[in-house]
Amino acid sequence: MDASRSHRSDMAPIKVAVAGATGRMGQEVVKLIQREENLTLVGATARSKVGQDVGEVIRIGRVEVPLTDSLDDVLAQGPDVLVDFTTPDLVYENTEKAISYGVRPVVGTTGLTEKEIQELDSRCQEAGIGGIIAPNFAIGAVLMMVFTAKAARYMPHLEIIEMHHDRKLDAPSGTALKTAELISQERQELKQGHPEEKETLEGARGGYKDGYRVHSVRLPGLVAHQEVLFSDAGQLLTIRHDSLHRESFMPGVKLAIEDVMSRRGLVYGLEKILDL
Ligand SMILES: NC(=O)C1=CN([C@@H]2O[C@H](COP(=O)(O)OP(=O)(O)OC[C@H]3O[C@@H](n4cnc5c(N)ncnc54)[C@H](O)[C@@H]3O)[C@@H](O)[C@H]2O)C=CC1
Ligand SMILES: O=C(O)C1=N[C@H](C(=O)O)C[C@H](O)C1
Repeated sequence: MDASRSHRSDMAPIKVAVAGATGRMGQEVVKLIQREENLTLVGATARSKVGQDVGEVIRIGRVEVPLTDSLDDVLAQGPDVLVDFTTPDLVYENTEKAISYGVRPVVGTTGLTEKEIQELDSRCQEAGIGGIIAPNFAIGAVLMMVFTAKAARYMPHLEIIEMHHDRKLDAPSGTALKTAELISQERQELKQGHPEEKETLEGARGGYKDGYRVHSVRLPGLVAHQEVLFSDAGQLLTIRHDSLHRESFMPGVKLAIEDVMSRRGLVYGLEKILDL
């Protein structure tokens, strides 16, 4: 990463709001902001649940977070950055709204289409602010994707297997789609398997994108895992990453929050702000 882009410790803390603060990821982000001196939490949204009232203060770690489902109320408090870990059906609207308030989006929520990402980039450019959308903030996962794309140049036969907890709403994962996009930049579409192969059980060969297969596994107890299997005559290569805890995403989230402060326009993928 370009060191001149990083947020210096002698500057005022970056004011951060969190959308989805009560979720599995949102809670980790609140704890991150609490422990980092250069970050301060100025607001949080979450969906109220049965037995929980909007306006109620909830406790995440040592932090008391006022619960609101109004993103406008939070954005009106003037955060520098909005970190979004909500749901695929909310994320576009949230991000668009943040930009309209001049608040830099740091988006971890998956499910945005290429067209939506381009639109959000244009909006950030027009507003003169930075933003980042990263389907995976774990540095190890980013390395796994980048190494996969490099390996695909030399071993183009591959299949992607992503494995997640069974509360996940989208399949395939944003990470698998991003991996696929990086692979497409390095190799031509390649039909794999027998040209006349037929699925006798629908879905048995997984999803198909640009010449590779993506298989999604959902099991309780898993967090976030991906394996890319490569083969060539007489040899196999496996590139695998495992997030064992959601803390694994936090160094990347912190880096992104600092990075968007001095960027103009939106980047898609944490690899864009790492010096790889
Ligand atoms: N980029 C990355 O590194 C990672 C991305 N993710 C993605 O982040 C997203 C969130 O994942 P989790 O934290 O596991 O989900 P979760 O279900 O635990 O949390 C979702 C949060 O959104 C809030 N929410 C839901 N509907 C709402 C509404 N209508 N209004 C206001 N708030 C609402 C919930 O109250 C909750 O706080 C998913 O898209 C997931 O794929 C997850 C892990 C890492
Ligand atoms: O839902 C999750 O948990 C995760 N979602 C992201 C994705 O879809 O790739 C990132 C990570 O895999 C965890």
